[in-house]
Amino acid sequence: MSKPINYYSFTKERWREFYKTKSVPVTQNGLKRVKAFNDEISLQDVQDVYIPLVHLLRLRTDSFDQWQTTRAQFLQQPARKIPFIIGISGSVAVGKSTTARLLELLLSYFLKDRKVQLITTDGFLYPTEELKRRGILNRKGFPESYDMARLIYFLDQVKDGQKDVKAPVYSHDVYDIIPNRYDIIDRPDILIIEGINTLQLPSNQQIYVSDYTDFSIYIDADSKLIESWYLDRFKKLMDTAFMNPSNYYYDYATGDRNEALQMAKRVWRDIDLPNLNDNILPTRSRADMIIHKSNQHIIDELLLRKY
Ligand SMILES: Nc1ncnc2c1ncn2[C@@H]1O[C@H](COP(=O)(O)OP(=O)(O)OP(=O)(O)O)[C@@H](O)[C@H]1O
Ligand SMILES: CC(C)(CO)[C@@H](O)C(=O)NCCC(=O)O
Repeated sequence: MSKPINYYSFTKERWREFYKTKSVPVTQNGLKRVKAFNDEISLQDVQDVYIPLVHLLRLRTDSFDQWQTTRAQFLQQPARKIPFIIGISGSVAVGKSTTARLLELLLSYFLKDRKVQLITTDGFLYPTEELKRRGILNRKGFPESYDMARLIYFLDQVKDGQKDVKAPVYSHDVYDIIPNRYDIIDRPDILIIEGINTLQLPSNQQIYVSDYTDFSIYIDADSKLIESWYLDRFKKLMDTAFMNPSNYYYDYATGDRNEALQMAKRVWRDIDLPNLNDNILPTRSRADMIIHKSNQHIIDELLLRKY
């Protein structure tokens, strides 16, 4: 990757020296829960990369909490809990939700006294009907396809410490928002928010998602490799989730396989790749940390923002 300035760059070998543990304290069984569909997370990467990262995050949350207390004292206000928000960004199919679930598991495991919750920005996509009304059905995932004002209002309520904050839910099965279904975020200590737009600066907003995140991670990989992960996932889903008659892709799954694969390639070429190049990759240099992956999702480089 072309090196963004302003970052420390570490090989995995160097990074793992910062926090060494003798064994992986999470069982294979435990990991199964966090794997996205048919995923093969490298246990070695968990040990070498994610466990040190979780310990760095522990230090960050401690100093964040201290600062909240100090500020409340200065302002002569009662101390109150303010959730620490971790944003995870990157291309479609780069592994954001897998990383987010792994971090959720490891943070809950190592920071036992902290309540960790996870949300995806998919729920803040406009429903299909609204995308059609705006003439942007083929722009799903592009900045204009999200109700960013609603997402920011949601984050504001979470930061404000409100109880039972509702987040709308998107279903990949029906390829649309599910009406009247919500995820409930209830005063977590740590909220992980995962989505392609967590680092974006939409031109019509004055406040950005990143104003609410306290640590941001960009998952990076070569776009050719991400395309292969996108297609691999599509092939696996063709044999499983897409076989459900209510699935959006059911007709493809039961029809000509080659035609379905050609369609998936077109979606990547015409929607997800241009979105990566035009709207997602340009936000990479705003992340606090960049995790770079190579073949088989194995991490080969870590960049940590200096200032
Ligand atoms: N660390 C990993 N090790 C092995 N496979 C992985 C890893 N992370 C992701 N994958 C695989 O790559 C594919 C994409 O991952 P995932 O669904 O997490 O991506 P995503 O960025 O959340 O995608 P989307 O934006 O479409 O929701 C999946 O098939 C997943 O199993
Ligand atoms: C929901 C998003 C936008 C992001 O997760 C993505 O998975 C998506 O549906 N993109 C649209 C094109 C496609 O189906 O890949």
